[in-house]
Amino acid sequence: MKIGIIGAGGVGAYFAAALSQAGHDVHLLVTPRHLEPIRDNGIRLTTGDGRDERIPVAGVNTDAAVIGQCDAVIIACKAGSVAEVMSTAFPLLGSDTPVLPLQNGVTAASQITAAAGPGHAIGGLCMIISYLAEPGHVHHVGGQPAVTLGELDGSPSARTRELADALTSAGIAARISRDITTDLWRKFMLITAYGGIGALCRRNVGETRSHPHTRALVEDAMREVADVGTAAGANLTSDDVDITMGHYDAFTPDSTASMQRDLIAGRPSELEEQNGAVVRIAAVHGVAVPINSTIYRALSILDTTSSTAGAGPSS
Ligand SMILES: NC(=O)C1=CN([C@@H]2O[C@H](COP(=O)(O)OP(=O)(O)OC[C@H]3O[C@@H](n4cnc5c(N)ncnc54)[C@H](OP(=O)(O)O)[C@@H]3O)[C@@H](O)[C@H]2O)C=CC1
Ligand SMILES: CC(C)(CO)C(=O)C(=O)O
Repeated sequence: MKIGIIGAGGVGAYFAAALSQAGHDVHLLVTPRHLEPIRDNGIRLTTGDGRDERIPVAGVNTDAAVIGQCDAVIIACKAGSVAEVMSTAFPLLGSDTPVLPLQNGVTAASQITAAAGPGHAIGGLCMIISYLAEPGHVHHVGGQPAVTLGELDGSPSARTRELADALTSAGIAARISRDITTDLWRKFMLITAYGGIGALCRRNVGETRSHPHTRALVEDAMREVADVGTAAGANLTSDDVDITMGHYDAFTPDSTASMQRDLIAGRPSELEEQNGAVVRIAAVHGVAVPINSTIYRALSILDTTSSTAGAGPSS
């Protein structure tokens, strides 16, 4: 498949390397700082289990017009950049090209549709722990990378099947969902709750789940997000909080969420698209989310992406 990947960070560079290694015709659309390293040396992939290899990709460019139409496009920027990225992506799209977002959060597909019109956005999420060591060098920390994807209306389609087969051929566990919107909300419950509380306490999963108060806070925050998701149309049941707490319990104890790591390191984070989005969507549906609102407002001071970061107390 000719696959366009936008963004060569922790996720994009990993997926580009894995899909290229499986023989796919992968073209990266990147910001300028990634161009030379990838064009000259391919992608260097190091893994937690000791692999260290350089994998060439078919193409890397800063101009989508040079890449041209693709059979599928994967969006691998941060959630806050999806709208901007899509405004440059049109040359990658044929009339039926699926666009698969892998962002955390629940807003990427609607932003793709707003930019590209109907018929392109499918729903998607990924499970992976990877980060960019430097442009062109991605580190996959461990675990089996996995993607869940599906048409937004739940219908089976040849294009999601082809994309899932391509991902599978690259060693990525791909699952086609008949209700991707609900799956997105399930992951959203998990990351906003443990990432938000973990960032507030500056503690990893092993610590927040072992302390009765922080464990209860994570569970209550999750329940708020489930209520918002249900109000927004996701098909969540009362079991979903228990199941999601099970995922929280299954993480290795030293795990942290990516938003939490970004906030603590002073990097731009996805706070706006995670707990911030919970607060905004809750307001639309009239759902009370006091814990998420507290997480969002308290962490805003650390968020270098936010216009209110570091604003200090008003007089
Ligand atoms: N990394 C992980 O382990 C996981 C990440 N996710 C989600 O995946 C998404 C991506 O995360 P991650 O890869 O870690 O983030 P990174 O910040 O590592 O990568 C995002 C990349 O997008 C690039 N980018 C931004 N704007 C553009 C543009 N206009 N054109 C081309 N490239 C652009 C950035 O360029 P530049 O380098 O110049 O800023 C950056 O390299 C996030 O939503 C995250 O929550 C989900 C599961 C796990
Ligand atoms: C839950 C996890 C680690 C899964 O990939 C993630 O998405 C994140 O930390 O943001």
